[in-house]
Amino acid sequence: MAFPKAELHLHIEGTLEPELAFALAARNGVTLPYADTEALREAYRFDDLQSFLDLYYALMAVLRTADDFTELADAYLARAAAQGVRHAEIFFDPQAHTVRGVPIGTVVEGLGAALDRAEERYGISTRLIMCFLRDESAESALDTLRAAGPYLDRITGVGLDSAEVGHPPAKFREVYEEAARLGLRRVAHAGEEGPAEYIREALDVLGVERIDHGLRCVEDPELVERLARERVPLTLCPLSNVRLRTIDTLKDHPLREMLAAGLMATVNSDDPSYFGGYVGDNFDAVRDTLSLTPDQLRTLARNSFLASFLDDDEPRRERYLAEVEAYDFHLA
Ligand SMILES: Nc1ncnc2[nH]cnc12
Ligand SMILES: [Zn+2]
Repeated sequence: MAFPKAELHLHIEGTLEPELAFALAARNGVTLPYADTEALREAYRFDDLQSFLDLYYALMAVLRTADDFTELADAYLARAAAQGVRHAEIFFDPQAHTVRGVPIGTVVEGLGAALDRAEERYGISTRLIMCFLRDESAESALDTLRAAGPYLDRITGVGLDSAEVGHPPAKFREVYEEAARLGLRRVAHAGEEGPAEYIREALDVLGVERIDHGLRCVEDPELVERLARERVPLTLCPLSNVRLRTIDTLKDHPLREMLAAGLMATVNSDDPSYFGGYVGDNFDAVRDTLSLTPDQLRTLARNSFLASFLDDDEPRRERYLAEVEAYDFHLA
C-alpha cells in the first residue's frame, strides 16, 4: 500500500538484499558461504531472534566502504518511496561495524551521503538513530557514544537492539543519561522477546519516548492502560514477529486489540530483506489478515507522523498529516 506514511523502526543493515550482498561481496573480495542468492534466501528461516541475528551480523561482512553504506541506504530509500514512505527514521548498529574494523565515521558518512539527497531523489525526509547492542557491555555502548561525538550533527537519537532476554534496559542507564545530556532523543527495543517489565524499565530508567516493538505489553493490562494514557508510541513490526516466531501466525497479532485499547500503534518493517516485506507489504498483510478498516489504516498512518521526531519541523509534519487526511483509504 502506497498511502503516505512514516517508517520509524527500520534497521538499515536489515535492508541488505541478497543481490546487493553478493555484489558487495564480489567488490570487496569477501566470500559468502552460500552458492548464490537463492541459497542465501533459503537460509532465511528463523527459530527466534538469535537465529536471525546470527545471519544478520554475519552478512554485514560485505559492508566495508562508505560507498557500500551509501548504496545500501539508496536501495532502501527507493523501495520505501515506492511504498509511500514520506519520512524515515533509520537505525544503524555502529558496534557491528567497528568490531570488524569499519570506523563509525565511514558508516555515518556513507549513510549520510544517501540521506542528504533523499528528499530530492525520493521525496523522503530522514533521521538517523544509532543503536547500542544490548548483548555487548554498557562500557562498549558508552565508548560508542563517545566515538560518535564528531558525527552528532547527523544523529537524532539513540536506540537499543540485539538479543533482548537477559539484557534489561537498566544495564544502559548511564549511557542513556549521557545521551540525554547530549540532547539526543531516546528509544529502545523492549517487549519483543523480553517481558513486559522491560517496557516499564525502558520508560522509567532510560527515559525513552518510544518503544520499539512493545508487543508483549498486552500481557500486562495495567501497562497497556499506562501506555495508552501517556500516548507512548509502539513501533510494531508484524511480519518480523511472525518470522521470528514471537507469534505463531499473523492472525494472532494483537494490532486490532491494541488500537481498540487506545495505544499509539505504528506499523513498520524492522529488517525487510529478511522478513518478507517492506513497510507497505506489512500494511498489506495486516489489512488483509486482520481485516483492518479504512479508518484504522488512516489512524495508523496518522500515528506514524505523530510518533515521529518531526517535532523539530512542525510545518513539514503538518504537510504530511494533511496528505494523510486527503488520502482515500478505501483505495488502500
Ligand atoms: N528485530 C530486532 N530485534 C532486536 N535487534 C534487532 N536488530 C535488528 N533487528 C532486530
Ligand atoms: Zn528492530
